[in-house]
Amino acid sequence: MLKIGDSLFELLSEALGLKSNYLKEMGCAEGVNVVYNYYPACPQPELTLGTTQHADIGFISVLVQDDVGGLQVLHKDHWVDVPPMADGLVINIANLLQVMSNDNFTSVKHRVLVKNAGPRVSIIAFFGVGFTLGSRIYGPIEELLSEENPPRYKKTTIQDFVAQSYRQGLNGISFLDMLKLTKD
Ligand SMILES: O=C(O)CCC(=O)C(=O)O
Ligand SMILES: [Fe+2]
Repeated sequence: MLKIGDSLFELLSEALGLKSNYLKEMGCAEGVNVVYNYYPACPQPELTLGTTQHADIGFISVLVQDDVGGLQVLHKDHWVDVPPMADGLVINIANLLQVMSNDNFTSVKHRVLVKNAGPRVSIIAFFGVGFTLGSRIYGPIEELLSEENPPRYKKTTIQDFVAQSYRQGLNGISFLDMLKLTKD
């Protein structure tokens, strides 16, 4: 998983016009929190959700889902199915990378429906949540800023970012919005 992270952060650095090891040098690929989700089959799936809508907190999330399905992403105000793909990985941009990219990348809102079929299992590697970078300060990357592109967010530590984001819960005003310096 850490090797996949290395490659992804190289590609993401290049996509931002930065040298390929830029995000790795900022510690983005240094650690992962791996979470297993178990969704039992639901007799009345229309009455509930497996996971309510949210964007992930850290840099990126790498997700594997089994063939039951149910993951959806919000695209142009519509929920779009992310169909299970054998051996396929889903890569989600998370909120802190949106901050660092100064909105060049946008974190993806997603949710999980439950089904009659199941159980469903997913495995997610969260890069940037709950490891040793806690006190390091992150904000919009200096190289991406100019007079025409001023910083759109305040700086924060990962510790604060994660703690405040969890405090917010899955709904309500996100900590991302609280860090915003500019109004859209
Ligand atoms: O189970 C899934 O496919 C996604 C769960 C999720 O979004 C999360 O744990 O952050
Ligand atoms: Fe998520």
